[in-house]
Amino acid sequence: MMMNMRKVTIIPSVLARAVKARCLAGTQQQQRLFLSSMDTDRWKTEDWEDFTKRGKYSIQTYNKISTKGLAKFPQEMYDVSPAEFASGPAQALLIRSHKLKEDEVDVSVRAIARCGAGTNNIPVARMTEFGIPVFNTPGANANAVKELILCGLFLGSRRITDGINHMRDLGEQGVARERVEKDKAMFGGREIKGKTMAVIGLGHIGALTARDAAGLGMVVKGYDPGLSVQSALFLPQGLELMDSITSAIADADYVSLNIPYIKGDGGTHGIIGADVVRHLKPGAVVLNFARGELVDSQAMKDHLDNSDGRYVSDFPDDELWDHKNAIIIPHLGASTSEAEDQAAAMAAETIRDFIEHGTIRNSVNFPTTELAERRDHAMRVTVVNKNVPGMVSKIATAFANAGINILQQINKSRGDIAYNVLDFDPASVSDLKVDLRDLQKELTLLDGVLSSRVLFGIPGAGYARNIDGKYHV
Ligand SMILES: NC(=O)C1=CN([C@@H]2O[C@H](COP(=O)(O)OP(=O)(O)OC[C@H]3O[C@@H](n4cnc5c(N)ncnc54)[C@H](O)[C@@H]3O)[C@@H](O)[C@H]2O)C=CC1
Ligand SMILES: O=C(O)C(=O)COP(=O)(O)O
Repeated sequence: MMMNMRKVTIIPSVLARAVKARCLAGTQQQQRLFLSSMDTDRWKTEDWEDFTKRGKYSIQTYNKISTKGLAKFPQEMYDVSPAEFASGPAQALLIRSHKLKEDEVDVSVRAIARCGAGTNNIPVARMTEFGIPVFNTPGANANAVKELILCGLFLGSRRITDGINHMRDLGEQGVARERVEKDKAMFGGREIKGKTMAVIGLGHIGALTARDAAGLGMVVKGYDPGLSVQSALFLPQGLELMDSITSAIADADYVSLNIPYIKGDGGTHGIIGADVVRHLKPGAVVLNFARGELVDSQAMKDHLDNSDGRYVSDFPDDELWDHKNAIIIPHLGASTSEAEDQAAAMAAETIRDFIEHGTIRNSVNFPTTELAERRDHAMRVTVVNKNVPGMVSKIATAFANAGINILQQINKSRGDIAYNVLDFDPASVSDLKVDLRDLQKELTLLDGVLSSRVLFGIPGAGYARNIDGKYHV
């Protein structure tokens, strides 16, 4: 496909608006504690030899995760196993579409990575309350999804699936050859070139889709109130950015939904409801390779009943699965070996960076944070706290009171959560005979702190949580 990238029509205010904030609301309740075998007994300065030894982290997987991706975890440092076969507590969970329940998140869990884009199968707001970062793999499976969207575009334009089914019937009756030319009149279609495509959500998948739609000779419109600069630069020439879903779809022959599913107030549940659907052109084809819950099934059924429109999706729908104008396939958007490898590899690298260095990137609930490399023998501590005033000074004071000099530190916040990474030189404390367990306890039980972690020595040691004022290690 030939692309011309000269100019994009962008409404400036659209670029300025931030991506919708994640809902962090909700009250903290007692989390079920399944296993609390992590111990900090060895985190004392006199146990230096012990806590500089390397142990193993446990990574547990849900769903089938690409072995190429899992190979990113070196065997000498990580035990990786499916959750159902795991023998002990996990430090990190790797999942795809498994609907993660709160009680599957042991008190030992420090991080959760979704090998994919959508995190609506993870109770993210609760994880934020527990101080657990949730990661995803932006863009890793975008090309795979875009290719399936293009497939949906073609399937929605020509009666291909009906034709295949018809040929099977004819074949079974032994009349395929005889009827094939005569019956083709039943399956006429239309061409894509020159038609209008509305792309709702211009992130990794939407931008790729918009670009290829333009390459197919389509007129492309888009809507995304949180359009990133990165995506904006990728959009095809002449793409017209609209200021609402309804204005984007009004003239569209095809609509591609590429937005996240977010429950609750201000979320996207049923965002394609009757009020939107009534603005669709009668023959409009809706491509939903984002999430089934975005579309109100009854409203879509009305559209399909009353027009020659089509609904093509890789999400199940109890109302639409057998509708003559619906093409519903299994959730296959990201099911290519390339996407599975890339997503798992990105998730593994993200988890390793977090576990081994405290670095946060690609998190959907924590701030992007990276402290410069830890000096030899420096100890690194991370602290997760509620984003309220005075926390940085409280944390610094705890170190100062112990006579410990901080070598470097960073503090970042996002929504209701703040994250600190601090390095200090343990040599500075050995003379003082400071029991670092006491320091960690003091840090962790500071009002507003949710958890703390020591990134040094025996993996798993030095992880502590403040659960409703009680200390859990
Ligand atoms: N069918 C499948 O197998 C797959 C489905 N997906 C779905 O596709 C969604 C999008 O994936 P990516 O493009 O990788 O994510 P992304 O985060 O790169 O892009 C999402 C875009 O949607 C925009 N957006 C959010 N709410 C919106 C709204 N109400 N109206 C218009 N735009 C809105 C955001 O500003 C962002 O630019 C995922 O959240 C997931 O639900 C993703 C991968 C595989
Ligand atoms: O990445 C996403 O959001 C997806 O929907 C892909 O899901 P999967 O990893 O194939 O279960």
